[in-house]
Amino acid sequence: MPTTKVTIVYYSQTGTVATMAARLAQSAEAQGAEVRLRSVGRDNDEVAEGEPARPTADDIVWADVVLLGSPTRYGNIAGRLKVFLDGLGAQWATGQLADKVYAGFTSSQTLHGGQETTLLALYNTVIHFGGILVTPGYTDGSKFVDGNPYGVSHVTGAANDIPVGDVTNTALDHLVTRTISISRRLNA
Ligand SMILES: Cc1cc2nc3c(=O)[nH]c(=O)nc-3n(C[C@H](O)[C@H](O)[C@H](O)COP(=O)(O)O)c2cc1C
Repeated sequence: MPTTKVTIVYYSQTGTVATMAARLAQSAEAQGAEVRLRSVGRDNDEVAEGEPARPTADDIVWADVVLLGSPTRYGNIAGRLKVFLDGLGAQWATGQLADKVYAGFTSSQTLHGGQETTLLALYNTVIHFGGILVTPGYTDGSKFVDGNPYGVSHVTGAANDIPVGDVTNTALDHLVTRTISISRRLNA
């Protein structure tokens, strides 16, 4: 069976979504996938030391599985991730973004501050791509613990300082397992 190719693209300002993205990458590699981890950057175009490279259109075209992450921004995705997605018009128009597995992950300060709406907003774009949206649903007992069937999410709290812990990591690992498994079945 060919190696599953996983691209993870995220925006993160204070590091939470970056931590989640790194866990996804580690988990996917542990499952034998080839991984491209990409950051759209914070507020400037300089890649900081230790930060993953900026994404290109080829990173999405190349992938079997695309995992997209953004903190909640007023219940929506961050502008810089949207700008990257908006730059994929040529690949969209030629069908190169279709027929891949997509899923999303997010972080917010408050529990009801827009995690579901952020993921649904993200998925509007996936639908236009003709992507195959693979949400976690409640397909594993752990989903009744983290409680988000739309994707994976983490709450950082009023001081924005609650670290990503076991519950979120388990949910991230499950998302990787599920998306890779579905992709392998699609490509069998
Ligand atoms: C402009 C802006 C808008 C935000 N909007 C929301 C929001 O609607 N709901 C919420 O709970 N948190 C909101 N937050 C907080 C972030 O989503 C939260 O701190 C997130 O965990 C940060 O992720 P990061 O560490 O990856 O940057 C907002 C933060 C900023 C700067």
